[in-house]
Amino acid sequence: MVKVEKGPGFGGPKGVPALVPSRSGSTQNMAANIRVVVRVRPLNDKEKEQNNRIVVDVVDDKMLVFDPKEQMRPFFYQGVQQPNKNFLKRANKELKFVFDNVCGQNSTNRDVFEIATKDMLNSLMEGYNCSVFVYGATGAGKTFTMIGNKENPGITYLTMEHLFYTINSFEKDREFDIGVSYIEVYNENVYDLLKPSSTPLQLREDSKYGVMVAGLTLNNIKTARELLNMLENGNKKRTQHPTDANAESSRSHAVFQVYVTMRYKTSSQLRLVKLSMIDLAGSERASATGCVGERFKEGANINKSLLSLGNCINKLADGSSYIPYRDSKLTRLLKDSLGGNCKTVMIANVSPSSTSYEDTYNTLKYAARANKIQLSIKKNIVDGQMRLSQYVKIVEELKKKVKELEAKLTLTSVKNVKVEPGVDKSKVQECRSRLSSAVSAHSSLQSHLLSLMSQARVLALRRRMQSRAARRVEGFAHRSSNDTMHQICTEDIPREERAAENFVKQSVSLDTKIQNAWTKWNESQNKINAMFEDAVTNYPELSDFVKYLQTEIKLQHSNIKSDLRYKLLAIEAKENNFNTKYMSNMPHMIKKLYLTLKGYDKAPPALTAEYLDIMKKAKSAKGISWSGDENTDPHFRFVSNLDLDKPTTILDYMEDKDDLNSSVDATDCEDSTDVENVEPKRKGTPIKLVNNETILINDSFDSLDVTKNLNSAKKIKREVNPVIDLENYAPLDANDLNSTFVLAGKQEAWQTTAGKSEKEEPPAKKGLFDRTNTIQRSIVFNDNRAKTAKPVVGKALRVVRTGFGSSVARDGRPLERQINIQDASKRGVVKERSVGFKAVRARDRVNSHPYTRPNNNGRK
Ligand SMILES: Nc1ncnc2c1ncn2[C@@H]1O[C@H](COP(=O)(O)OP(=O)(O)OP(=O)(O)O)[C@@H](O)[C@H]1O
Repeated sequence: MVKVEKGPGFGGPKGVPALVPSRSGSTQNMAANIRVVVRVRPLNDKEKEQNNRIVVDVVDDKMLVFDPKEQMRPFFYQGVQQPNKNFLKRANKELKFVFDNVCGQNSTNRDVFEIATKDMLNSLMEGYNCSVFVYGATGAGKTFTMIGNKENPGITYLTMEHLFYTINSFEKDREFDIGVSYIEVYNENVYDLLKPSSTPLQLREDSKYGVMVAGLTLNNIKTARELLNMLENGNKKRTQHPTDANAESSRSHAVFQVYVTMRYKTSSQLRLVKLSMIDLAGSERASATGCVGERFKEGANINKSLLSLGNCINKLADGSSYIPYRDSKLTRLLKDSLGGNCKTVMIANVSPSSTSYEDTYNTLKYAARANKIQLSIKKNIVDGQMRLSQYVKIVEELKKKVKELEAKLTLTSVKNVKVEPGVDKSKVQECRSRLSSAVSAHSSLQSHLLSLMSQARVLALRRRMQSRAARRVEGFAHRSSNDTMHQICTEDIPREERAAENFVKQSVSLDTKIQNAWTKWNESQNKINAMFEDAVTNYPELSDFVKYLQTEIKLQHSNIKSDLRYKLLAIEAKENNFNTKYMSNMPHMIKKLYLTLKGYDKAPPALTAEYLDIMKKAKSAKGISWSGDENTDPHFRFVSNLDLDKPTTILDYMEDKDDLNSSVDATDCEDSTDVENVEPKRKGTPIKLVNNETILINDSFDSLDVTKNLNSAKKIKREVNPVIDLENYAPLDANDLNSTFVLAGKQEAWQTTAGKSEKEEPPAKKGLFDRTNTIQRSIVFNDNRAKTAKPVVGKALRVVRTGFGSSVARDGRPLERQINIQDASKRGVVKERSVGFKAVRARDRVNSHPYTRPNNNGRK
């Protein structure tokens, strides 16, 4: 804070110690104020000639005395020294001013730069806006301080030179872009000094960047030299006229601004900072400058703007809530620097000569007021393209790091194990290091296993999304004469089948890897558990360390689990976004269709009921669950859980009734009576058996009891014998009538082997085919003989209902639609029997359906 106080003088210039300008920055407690530096210029030739009194006494680098007491020549009367009293002389003010820095008459521009602006550049690099303005009476040395001359460059040049130097040192991790502008405010108009024009520019206020000058040219510069030339050219265009007080008096306020854009190479963080350097026109008394006419008008305008500046400074210093920035162009321009988000330095220039007594006094008072202004400043850091997901990622990573550090802390606390007296310390240490290396090996096994499991789960979720997408199209499918519709209805079928098969292939291959990794992990886990037990039994002092290692293993598990959840959530979120968009249009469309039908009186009561039902469901669907109940989405809970007890259960997860068995109404609109042509489930639906074998659904199936079927499958698998023994298979019950057995395994495809002896060759099969490495075959039963019929060979088996459509004919009788009938009366021999005509009719109808898949399962 500046203190203005009266006190005893210092006995004139002679008693003042030589001034050494301070190279330190501001004092710490003033950091938030406007920093004020006072510079006292040397006497000019005219002042020297006039032998004027010096009214500014610089005490040290922080204090000056204005109008100090003069040393009187001793006065003797009758040989006795009389008290110094000059009754004619005005009493000296003897005002002590303390500022952040005071630069005496011998200080150079470089000294001022070191004191006032050098440190500022550090703040600029940290993201703060900065500004410097020079204030003072005309001829006090403002332009000299700011611009200087070729021999003695001013602080603008020196600051820019240092800015380029600073930028060079930061260029390893940041990219910089520098633009400069140079304007003047003359007679309350703003002009561009770098691109002169007679039309004044307008000031605009931007909430982000503060006060801006509309239409201003920003010039890119690369070196301080370029700047010097630019300033020189700009200054030539600046309005200057000689006055009595200054032969080259600047009659305008000049504002030089540097816009620095810093982009961090490692992150997308962006910093936009502005450095403003303002050379104010001199405050003046008309009598001192001797101005009349145009010069007088200029002076009046200068004074008007400086008066507004003074008002703003006073209000800011008093902590007033309303600051009259809009009173003049100058205060509008300086709004940021005075009261905004900016680090500001004010350099007050004064002349030491008594001819400028009033001006100097006013300037010092001004400066003292400005020093009282408290600023609140913040860094200008802009979020450059940083997305929410990036933040989430960063937070997750940080959380992970914190956990790891916590674990490390635990480790350091258990590092120095206290050993009981009598226990061999080296043995304890040996056991400890054995445990450490075993756990580290186990961790890498666990990490490998968990990463494979994660891959399988991500794959499963993606597949789930894929099949959902396919079913969205299925929902629209119908027989249509419109080519585009027909194409959309049919083109996706082989694609979806291929996707399903690819998924199974990838899952099976991943499952094999998981199984292998799990076996190794399990062995290692057992070994480690045993080691832990031994260690705790033999060396109880290691129990803390064992606990720590156990926690570390769990921590690794939970870290990988959290990574997986993050990935899965991202996939789900994408799908949800799509669904929201997709679903939002649906009600309008349904309404339009319903109302159209109703308009033509073609909406049957059943349709109205269905429409009502959909409306009710839409009304009650809240979509948000507040309970946090994990049961709300068991699928997601399953897929995001890396349960080491069930490492390979992805295909079971895909065996999801909601997803795969939901009824699909592909009722043909053009023939709505053809209700039998209900689209069955996809081929290639994977079924994972408990023994880790996989079968694909060979054909469509409906809703037979899955558990029972799998049980039969297991039973048959268990009893499968390399030497085919049909009698050993469990008999099929009545539910298996009209059903297809699907057998799958990695055996070579058998061909019909008619004419060969049954001992040499496996039994002949028809309907046998090889597809994506998995042999599938169908053996179909259609009459009571099925009860005794047995599948011949296979690694896995599942009972599924055969074929397309309903098993009930229009007349209500069961359809016989089988082609191959296995006769198990003879061991290992399969006979074929033709099927009834109804079956053929049914199949023909299905084949002509636009939604029918190609019949590639080998049946005729
Ligand atoms: N520190 C200094 N050392 C040497 N000469 C100086 C110093 N300060 C100012 N001068 C000289 O004093 C004269 C007036 O200075 P300057 O033009 O900078 O004043 P000003 O405050 O900008 O005036 P105005 O407001 O009228 O433009 C110039 O000739 C300048 O060279």
